[in-house]
Amino acid sequence: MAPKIFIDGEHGTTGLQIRTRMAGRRDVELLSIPEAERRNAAMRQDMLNGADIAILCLPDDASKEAVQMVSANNNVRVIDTSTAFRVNPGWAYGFAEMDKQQADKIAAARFVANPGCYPTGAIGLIRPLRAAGILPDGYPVTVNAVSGYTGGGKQMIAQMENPDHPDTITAPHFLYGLPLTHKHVPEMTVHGLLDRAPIFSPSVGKFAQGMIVQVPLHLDDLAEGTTMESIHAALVAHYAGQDIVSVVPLAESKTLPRVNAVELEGKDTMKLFVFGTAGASQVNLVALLDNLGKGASGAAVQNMDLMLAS
Ligand SMILES: NC(=O)C1=CN([C@@H]2O[C@H](COP(=O)(O)OP(=O)(O)OC[C@H]3O[C@@H](n4cnc5c(N)ncnc54)[C@H](OP(=O)(O)O)[C@@H]3O)[C@@H](O)[C@H]2O)C=CC1
Ligand SMILES: CC(=O)N[C@@H](CCC(=O)OP(=O)(O)O)C(=O)O
Repeated sequence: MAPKIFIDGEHGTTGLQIRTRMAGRRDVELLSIPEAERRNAAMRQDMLNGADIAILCLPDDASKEAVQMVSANNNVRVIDTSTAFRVNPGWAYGFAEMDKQQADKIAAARFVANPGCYPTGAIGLIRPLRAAGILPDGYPVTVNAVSGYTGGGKQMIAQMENPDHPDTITAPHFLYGLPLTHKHVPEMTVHGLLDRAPIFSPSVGKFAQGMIVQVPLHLDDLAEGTTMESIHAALVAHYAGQDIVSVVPLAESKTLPRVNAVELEGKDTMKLFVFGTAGASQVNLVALLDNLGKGASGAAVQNMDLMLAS
């Protein structure tokens, strides 16, 4: 019998994209709630408890409530796409490429916390350098990023696309998270293996899907002898042997006049770049992804497949 999958929040932005990715699959059976009943707690409870894997695509509070609904039922495994459990030690963090053991941890877990979109880029750049001893304790890391507006879910999509929305947003590009307390900072710190919280400055552009995450670094403040080439080599070594996160060759990055935020729209991969000038004292590390691909729905389906294979 095919394993049963229930996407709680299937009519929202992340849930819909997971459904699209699962369309046509015969190896799983999708349990579904009509859109009009999406907040019907009794129906959700039934569906959640009838699933082999429940994928939660809900706001944090609703995710916590859903986990409560299945907590006594060991037959149900959970992938949560919200921020609620990402630094909870009882949950496996769903970034399979972040180190060599992570895919196995996800495969064996009952509870998997899907990473945030910005943290996927930031951790993807930072963690290998911490693990290799290149980025020292105390380094003042900054993370600057731009996301497509679907990152803000149904509400922001309406604000960006509907000029008659009462809180319509007309800016083509805006900064937010200005108090520097964004909910992704704890996750970047813990899974980035940082001893000091990064300064995180997110922004949104007038495009639906896509994301650039930047981590600029001063080479003089890294481990002695670190160069642009040695940082690149550490990233290449870290991501060897898999095909989702790729490190763009230095020879190719050198020729690029710009990075296009929407280049990976609709894809579930992530590209990492090391920019700078050979022999100079600064580098800019850049991650390029789709906020709804490797940043959310694509990663959730990847994690589901790892769990189903175990
Ligand atoms: N969008 C993105 O790029 C990313 C999103 N995420 C996370 O994924 C989760 C879902 O986000 P997203 O898809 O963007 O959000 P959306 O607002 O687009 O969708 C959320 C869905 O959940 C439903 N919902 C809300 N509250 C409840 C409830 N109490 N019971 C049942 N259903 C409920 C909503 O219904 P209704 O229409 O009635 O509000 C809606 O269908 C969030 O935790 C978000 O932080 C993570 C990574 C990236
Ligand atoms: C553009 C935008 O608003 N983005 C969202 C993050 C999207 C995401 O990654 O969701 P999680 O918080 O569940 O990780 C934000 O900054 O809150």
